[in-house]
Amino acid sequence: MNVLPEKGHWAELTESRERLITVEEAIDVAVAMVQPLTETEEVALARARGRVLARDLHAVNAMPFFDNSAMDGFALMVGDLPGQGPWCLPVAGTVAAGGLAPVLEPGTALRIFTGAPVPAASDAVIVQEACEDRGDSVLVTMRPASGDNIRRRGEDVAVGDLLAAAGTIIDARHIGVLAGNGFGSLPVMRRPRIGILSTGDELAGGAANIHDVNRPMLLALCEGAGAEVIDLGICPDDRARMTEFLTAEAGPFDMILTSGAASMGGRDFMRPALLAAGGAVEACRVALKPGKPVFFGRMTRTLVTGLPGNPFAAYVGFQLFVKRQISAMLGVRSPEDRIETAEADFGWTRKSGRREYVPAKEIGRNADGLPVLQRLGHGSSAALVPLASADGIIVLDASATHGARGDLVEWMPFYRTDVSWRIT
Ligand SMILES: Nc1nc2c(c(=O)[nH]1)N[C@H]1C(S)=C(S)[C@@H](COP(=O)(O)OP(=O)(O)OC[C@H]3O[C@@H](n4cnc5c(N)ncnc54)[C@H](O)[C@@H]3O)O[C@H]1N2
Ligand code: MOO
Repeated sequence: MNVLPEKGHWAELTESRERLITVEEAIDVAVAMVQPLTETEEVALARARGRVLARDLHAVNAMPFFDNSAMDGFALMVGDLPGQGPWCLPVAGTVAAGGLAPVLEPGTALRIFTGAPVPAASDAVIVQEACEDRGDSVLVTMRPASGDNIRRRGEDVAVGDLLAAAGTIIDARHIGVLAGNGFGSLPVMRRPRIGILSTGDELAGGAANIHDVNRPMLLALCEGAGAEVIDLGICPDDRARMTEFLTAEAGPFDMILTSGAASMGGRDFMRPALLAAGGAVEACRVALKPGKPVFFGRMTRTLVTGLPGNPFAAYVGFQLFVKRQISAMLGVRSPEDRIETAEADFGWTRKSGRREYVPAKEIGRNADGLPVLQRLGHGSSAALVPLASADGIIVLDASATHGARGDLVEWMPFYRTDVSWRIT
């Protein structure tokens, strides 16, 4: 972990010396700028998926709630089966799930169904396949062991046991456990409020128009990462309009996430507009491809994170920086990028200096069982189609200048929702 220099120093350093900061330095700055949220709210259990639990939740009920049968069969007392069997016991009644357990008289059995309460006196349930059901009586051919097929009250969870710790990202498993314990709602952290703004005259309607890619993509990415998203529309390439916008709109948001106008051109006004609006830029320009022009700023308590306009660059910037800023706001540990090893089915040469992210497809496995990867696209940060058809992303080290077919590369496979037990 880097020790951060004083506020504003990174921006000075990166602007004045034309130095690009490393991806790790950029992550450290981006995350260190975040003030974790403190407000909490209560949400219905059914709406809690993906939310961050605000405090430890302890069991208010023992689980199972009461001694119950794990099988359909007969509840009896093992002591009523002396010597060698078979034994014939009168069946004194039936107990089903949802019913109250009748008293079990010595020398008798009760027909019992799965989940039904086991009578206090019974110490075993014998599964019906191991008996001959004669209606008013049952012929037991095998002596069960004491405790067979009885799920005891509290054997899974005792009252007061921890069911889910503060900071847990609630998924379907927690919803199930908490529902089973009788919870109807949960205390969760408020979601970070993120306003998402695109920039560019080419998006706002005109002769040389393109469709806005980044805004819908970033809305989806931020929402998926646990934020409450607000669509702030499109701002034209006009420094005064951008300044006005930030001055007027930033207040209610935890973060304004912009894309475009982040670079060095005569119309890249996002950083100057932020400064003119009274904000600060704490770091910018990262040794990253795509995504170099990203910047990290703030207007008082609102973070202003500026992603590049090229859509693949905006995507990478989100995954590396914004996702971690959202986690930090929610007080959860930043997700680690899980890097694996794979074999390249392609050769490459490139300029050193920036870590590069390259979409790739798995086309098979090598003799060691490692994925063999085909590179997709031709390295354009404007193209999203390669990413959308990729199985993951190759990470090329900033210092790497060339590689040959058969070389091992670092690889971040996407989670495949079609084949895996994704936790949602
Ligand atoms: N002289 C320099 N030029 C550029 C540099 C540089 O360092 N010096 N950096 C290049 C890099 S790297 C990138 S990445 C781009 C990013 O530039 P900006 O963030 O300033 O973005 P724009 O110039 O506004 O747009 C770039 C590109 O992306 C398209 N775009 C923008 N917003 C959207 C959107 N919402 N949906 C779809 N496409 C969008 C825009 O039309 C441009 O084609 O700068 C290089 N230049
Ligand atoms: O860094 Mo830019 O994002 O390559 O195109």
